Amino acid sequence: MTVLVLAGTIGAGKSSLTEMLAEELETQAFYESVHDNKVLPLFYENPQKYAFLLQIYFLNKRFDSIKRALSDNNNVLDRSIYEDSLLFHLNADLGRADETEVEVYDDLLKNMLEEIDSLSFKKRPDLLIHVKVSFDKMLERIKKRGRQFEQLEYDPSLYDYYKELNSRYDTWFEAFDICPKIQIDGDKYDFVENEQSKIQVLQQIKAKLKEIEGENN
Ligand SMILES: Nc1ncnc2c1ncn2[C@@H]1O[C@H](COP(=O)(O)OP(=O)(O)OP(=O)(O)O)[C@@H](O)[C@H]1O
Ligand SMILES: Nc1nc(=O)c2ncn([C@H]3C[C@H](O)[C@@H](CO)O3)c2[nH]1
Repeated sequence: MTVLVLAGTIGAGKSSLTEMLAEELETQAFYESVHDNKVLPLFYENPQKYAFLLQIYFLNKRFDSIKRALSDNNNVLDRSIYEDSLLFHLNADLGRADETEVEVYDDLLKNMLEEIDSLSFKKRPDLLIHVKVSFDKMLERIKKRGRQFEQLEYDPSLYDYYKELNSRYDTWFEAFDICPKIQIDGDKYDFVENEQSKIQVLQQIKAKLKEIEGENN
């Protein structure tokens, strides 16, 4: 059983790489709830009002995916539950959640992570894959994908939000020690449109998985 989780800022390429990995490794892919997410557009419309609700929504959905993923054999998840705290605390620092909401959320997340530990013999993912992109690349990809509510034209204040989010990922990744990890350079490798880049990225990930397998035997 192999569980891979993707991590990275908005528009980094997590879903794209998830799809490629699932195909390559013949595993099931689990995607973050976006199209069927009723709260996400509300959050972008009014973050002050909906930050807490959105976070609870995502936490619940992720918990659901993890439960389904752990009952399956091999799988790839397009965003890790370990990033939830990063996203929520950024919003809390921006004054979009009060002290009590932060306390309740942190407690709930801790509880859920403990629950995941008791769900299956597989307690942690085998590998966390962080797709790292520069701030400029992040903006380019958000624009390219074109989800309306994420566009800077829709809300120019998103510029600062995106910038801060992207910079927090570096510290987050450095400190991450829950399972083995690898960083993929999403600026350098255009793995969506360039076949050679795609092959190189998949090779890096497969080599890391082999290395981990060697360490475990
Ligand atoms: N390495 C890449 N090279 C070229 N284009 C890319 C690359 N990665 C992603 N893209 C493009 O950037 C856009 C965002 O990618 P994707 O939806 O995979 O990001 P994501 O990390 O899943 O974002 P989110 O977390 O916001 O859902 C898409 O249009 C995708 O085709
Ligand atoms: N605030 C907040 N907390 C989360 O845990 C979270 N997870 C994802 N997202 C937003 C980013 C993309 O717009 C879109 C798709 O990733 O959803 C989040 N936003």
